[in-house]
Amino acid sequence: MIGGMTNASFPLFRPRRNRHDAFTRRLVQENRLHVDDLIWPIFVCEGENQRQKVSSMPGVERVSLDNLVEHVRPAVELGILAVAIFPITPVELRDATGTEALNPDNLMCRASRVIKEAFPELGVIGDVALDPYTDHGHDGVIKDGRILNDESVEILRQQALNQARAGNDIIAPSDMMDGRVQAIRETLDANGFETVRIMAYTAKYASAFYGPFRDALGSGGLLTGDKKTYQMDPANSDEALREVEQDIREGADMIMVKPGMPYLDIIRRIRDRFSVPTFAYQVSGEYAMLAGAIQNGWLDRDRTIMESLIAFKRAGCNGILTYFAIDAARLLKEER
Ligand SMILES: NCC(=O)CCC(=O)O
Ligand SMILES: [Mg+2]
Repeated sequence: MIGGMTNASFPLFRPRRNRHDAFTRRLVQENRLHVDDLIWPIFVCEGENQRQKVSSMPGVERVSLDNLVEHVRPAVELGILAVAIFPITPVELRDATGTEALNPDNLMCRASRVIKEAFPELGVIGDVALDPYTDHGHDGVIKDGRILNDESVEILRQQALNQARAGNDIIAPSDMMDGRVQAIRETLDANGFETVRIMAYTAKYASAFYGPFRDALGSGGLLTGDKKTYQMDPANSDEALREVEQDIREGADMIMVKPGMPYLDIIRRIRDRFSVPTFAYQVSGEYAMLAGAIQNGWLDRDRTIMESLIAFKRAGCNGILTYFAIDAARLLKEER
C-alpha cells in the first residue's frame, strides 16, 4: 500500500495514461502558475529619459522616474499585482551610515509616489536595507570592521517608516539583522501604519548569485569583504527554520527565501512546517544564467521561463519575485 492505494503494478498501472492527451494532462496537473504569483523587481535611477541596459541582465533596464509610469504600465495591464522597487543611489549620496535611506525625497520614495499616483491599486514593495545607500556596500553600519546589529536596526526602523510615509504598501527588510522585523513592526504601528505589511527576507543566503544585481545597483565595486556575518551559509537548512520561526514571532506577515532555484528544498521544508505565506526571489544570477543561455539560443525561452517558475509553485511558494515577471505574465495570457 502506498498513500492508501493498492500499489498496482504494470500492466494495470500505466502512468502514461494520464499523460495521453492535453486535456488529461491539464486535468491532473498538480500546480499552476498564475499571474497573481508574480512580483516584478524594478530598478530606478536618477536623470532624465534614462533607460539603461544592465549588461549582466539581458532584457533588464534601469529607468528614470520620467519613464517609470510607462515602464510599469505593461505590468499593470497584464494583471501583475505588485512591483518591488530598487533604487540606484548616486555615489555622491552614499555614506558610511546610509543617511540617504532616511531622506523623504530619496529615489525610492519618489519612485513610490510616482507609481502610486499613476496606479493606486498596484502593490508597491520597498526594500529595507542600507546597501543601496552606504559607501561600503554593506546592509548595516560598520565599526572596527564589524557590521553592528542593533545600531543598524535603529536606522532600518526609520528607513521603513520613511518608506511607509511615501506610500509603500509592503516593507521588505532584506538586511538580515536580528530583531529588525519586530523593531520595524513597532515603529510602523506607533506611527499609524499598522496596515503596512512586512515581507521579511527571512532566509537570505550569502550567495554568489547576487552578482548581477550589484552591477545593476552599482554597489558591486563598492563592497568591501563579504556578507557572511549576516546572510546565511548556503550549507544550512535547519537554521532557515529557526529564522522563519523568529520572524513569525516578530510579526512578519510574509516570509521569503532567497536565492530561489538553488534553495527549493528550503522552501519545501518551510512549507511543511509553517503556514505563513512564503515567497521566493529568483535572483539576478539565476536570471542571468537563464537569460544568457536563452540569448545564445542554448535554451528555449518560453519553456525555460515557465519551467523555472512552476518549480517554485511545486516547492510550495505563494509567489515569486522574478525579473521574468512580464515575460511570464504574457505567456500565461497567451495560454488562456
Ligand atoms: N535585496 C534585494 C537583492 O539583493 C536582490 C538580489 C538579486 O536579484 O540578485
Ligand atoms: Mg533573521
